[in-house]
Amino acid sequence: MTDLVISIEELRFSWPSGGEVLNIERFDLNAGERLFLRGPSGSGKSTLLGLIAGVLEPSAGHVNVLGKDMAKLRPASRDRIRADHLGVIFQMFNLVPYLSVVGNVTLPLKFSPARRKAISGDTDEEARRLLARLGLTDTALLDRRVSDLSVGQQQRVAAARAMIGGPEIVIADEPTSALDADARDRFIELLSEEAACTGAALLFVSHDASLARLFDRAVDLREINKAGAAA
Ligand SMILES: Nc1ncnc2c1ncn2[C@@H]1O[C@H](COP(=O)(O)OP(=O)(O)OP(=O)(O)O)[C@@H](O)[C@H]1O
Repeated sequence: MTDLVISIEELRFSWPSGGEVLNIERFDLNAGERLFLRGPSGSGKSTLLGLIAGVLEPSAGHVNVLGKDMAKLRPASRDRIRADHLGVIFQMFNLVPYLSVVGNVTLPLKFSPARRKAISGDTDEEARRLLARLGLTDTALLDRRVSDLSVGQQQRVAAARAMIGGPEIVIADEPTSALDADARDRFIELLSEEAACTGAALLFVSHDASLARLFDRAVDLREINKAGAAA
């Protein structure tokens, strides 16, 4: 058994239309670790996350998630790993505008019986509990459509959606850029605390080096990426 939830070896990736974006000899994420991955705009952070999530395929090398080489799996198995074991907070949140706050948070459970089973009680209750832990305490907001919420509130909804059902890996793609510094730090602290509670590893990606102090470990993508196209 390995303690690594993500293990990348000799990874190379080029977009069909351009030069090489990623050339990474090694990158690991340990179980339960809270890791900050820093890189300027255009350096390949979102591309790397796409490879980890199995929505992109490497040009060469291996991306192992929970010991499985994503490129060697059939698409249906990749989808299953993503649904059961990865919670993602997207840069633009990707919330479903016509669903309520609670409806958005419980959505992953519809695609993952394993995550549904991990919740012993009522799923709406669990969504409300998570939202409160992540700082969305105003219960009047919970039955509103997400499109009526502020950016900071939407971010909490996206985080609760990523964490519901306790996936082993939570990935956040620079979700804080729209917030002021205090709100951003507070959000990361809450996210970190919740990850520590569930035992999830947290991979947080941003261009903002000042956030590194909030994590167990920090990696600069430019230091591990040998691709010439890196910014
Ligand atoms: N679908 C695509 N097709 C072709 N090239 C792409 C595509 N998506 C991204 N790229 C290129 O790959 C490189 C890395 O982009 P990526 O979005 O991974 O960077 P990033 O570090 O996440 O940037 P940002 O912080 O601005 O989100 C850039 O040069 C970008 O232009």
